[in-house]
Amino acid sequence: MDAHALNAASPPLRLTGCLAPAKLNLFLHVVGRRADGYHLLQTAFRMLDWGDTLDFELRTDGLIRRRTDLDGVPPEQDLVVRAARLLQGVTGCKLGADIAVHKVLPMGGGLGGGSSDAATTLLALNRLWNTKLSRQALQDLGLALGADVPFFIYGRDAFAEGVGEHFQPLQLAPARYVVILPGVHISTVEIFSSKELTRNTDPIKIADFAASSTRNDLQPVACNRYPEVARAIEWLAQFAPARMTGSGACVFAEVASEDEARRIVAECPASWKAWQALSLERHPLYESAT
Ligand SMILES: C[C@@](CO)(OP(=O)(O)O)[C@H](O)COP(=O)(O)OP(=O)(O)OC[C@H]1O[C@@H](n2ccc(N)nc2=O)[C@H](O)[C@@H]1O
Ligand SMILES: Nc1ncnc2c1ncn2[C@@H]1O[C@H](COP(=O)(O)OP(=O)(O)O)[C@@H](O)[C@H]1O
Repeated sequence: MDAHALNAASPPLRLTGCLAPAKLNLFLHVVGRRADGYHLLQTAFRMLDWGDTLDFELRTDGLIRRRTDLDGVPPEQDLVVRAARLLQGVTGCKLGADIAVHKVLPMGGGLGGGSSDAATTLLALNRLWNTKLSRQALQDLGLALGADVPFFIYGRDAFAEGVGEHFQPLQLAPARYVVILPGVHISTVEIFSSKELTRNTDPIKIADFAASSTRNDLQPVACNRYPEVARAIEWLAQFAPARMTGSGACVFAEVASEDEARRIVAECPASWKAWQALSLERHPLYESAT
């Protein structure tokens, strides 16, 4: 082993089993629209202990290679590959990586899976390549990949504004959730570009969050276009207050115990999928940026 490898402070050669956690939007208000068409939001992001896992292995030839296939997403379009190239580009880093993505989160589910994969890639490679970008610099980079990416780099529950890139920390009690995927996938663009979407909800203050009556402004649009989402909300609402996350299609409810979660998951109609997950206080790669 050379001196470099013996130095405990030097970056590792590989990082395996890195979690790309799911997120829930506990509420989502559309409060306006920017000149470029992007929507101004207020949302509470909650991170879950459930998600995809990624493995990273250092390459010295500068190549970025995706080692796993992802249905319908060629490597050049994969947010993971794009994130790695972006980090290489801005830092001038000459190192590369082999990346394996073990997909668990449904695509187009409103759980932020692709964005979370990208955020985990930026955090993991920042460590593996020793590029030392700050958390804020990584968040800014991530925003170019998708509106949800900065949140995962921020790495803890947040009250978010702007297009979802301005954060204030949210102190939330630990909670358990049931998440249901009705048998549909929803395109974020379709929901945001719909005529019937309301875009003028009055802004709320973070201090009023707990006491305010909140909603997901994207939910009526999704329910109208995809009645299965409405059916899933209605079904889940028998057990606990239920709501859609992000632009759908997943819906969720907070439940009181693991037993209750198990019972709901077991009773879920066969044409849908159901999972349970706990809230996650910090992103496992939080320390990869400062
Ligand atoms: C709605 C949210 C809520 O957290 O989550 P998802 O349901 O997608 O998980 C996000 O704002 C989505 O984030 P993300 O999925 O990364 O979206 P992006 O790739 O950045 O944007 C896809 C498209 O949605 C529209 N878009 C997205 C975000 C935003 N604030 N306003 C928009 O109008 C734009 O047309 C954009 O081209
Ligand atoms: N690594 C990736 N994982 C998932 N989706 C990806 C990935 N790379 C690119 N995408 C694209 O991003 C889209 C949105 O996926 P995702 O972020 O999982 O859903 P959502 O934005 O609804 O939470 C997918 O339909 C897919 O075309």
